[in-house]
Amino acid sequence: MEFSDVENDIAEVLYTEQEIHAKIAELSRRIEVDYAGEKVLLVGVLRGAVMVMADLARELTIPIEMDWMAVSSYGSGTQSSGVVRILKDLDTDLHGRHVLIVEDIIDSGLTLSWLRGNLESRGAASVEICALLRKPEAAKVVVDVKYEGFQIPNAFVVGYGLDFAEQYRNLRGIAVLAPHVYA
Ligand SMILES: O=P(O)(O)OC[C@H]1O[C@H](OP(=O)(O)OP(=O)(O)O)[C@H](O)[C@@H]1O
Ligand code: HPA
Ligand SMILES: [Mg+2]
Repeated sequence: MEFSDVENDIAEVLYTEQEIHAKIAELSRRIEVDYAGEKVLLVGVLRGAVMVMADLARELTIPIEMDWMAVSSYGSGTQSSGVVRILKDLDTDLHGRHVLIVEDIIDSGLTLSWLRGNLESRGAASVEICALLRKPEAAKVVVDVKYEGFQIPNAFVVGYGLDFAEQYRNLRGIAVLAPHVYA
């Protein structure tokens, strides 16, 4: 795919790389205060959260561990199927651990509400959520997010880890996908 094709596929840039990094720095300062004296386990949700995880982990100045889960509820479409599947489980025992789930986006909320319940049932000392984006108008279930980056309109977005049919994850900013791409 040529770069010019990517530009045509984008309706509007919502956040630039600089704006994203400033927000991640802001969230990191809060996380450092809240987890002072603890070793937090960051649980990244593959694949969308890869960029947020990489930047958040490097921005934090407290000791952290990282682990990853792969779950999927979207397949190749733009609507959540509502059925969450574990594609890859954690390697870490969660007993007594302070877990911070790191996500790119909360859309319907179905993925995270399921995931939080799943991780809590493994005996974690605490489970909190850090999500860069949230679409309040798209919520099908309420998810309590302690560290939230930006609230965005109910439009399909790509970039900074977010894909449409596995494309656009490597865009540095976050953009609204032009409807002609998926219509
Ligand atoms: O709030 P929800 O409606 O559940 O949607 C949010 C989830 O959907 C996307 O992941 P997806 O399942 O598409 O997999 P991916 O991370 O590999 O892109 C996104 O990365 C979140 O994990
Ligand atoms: O708006 C979105 N873009 C990409 N992936 C997503 N997964 C849930 N919502 C979205
Ligand atoms: Mg995801």
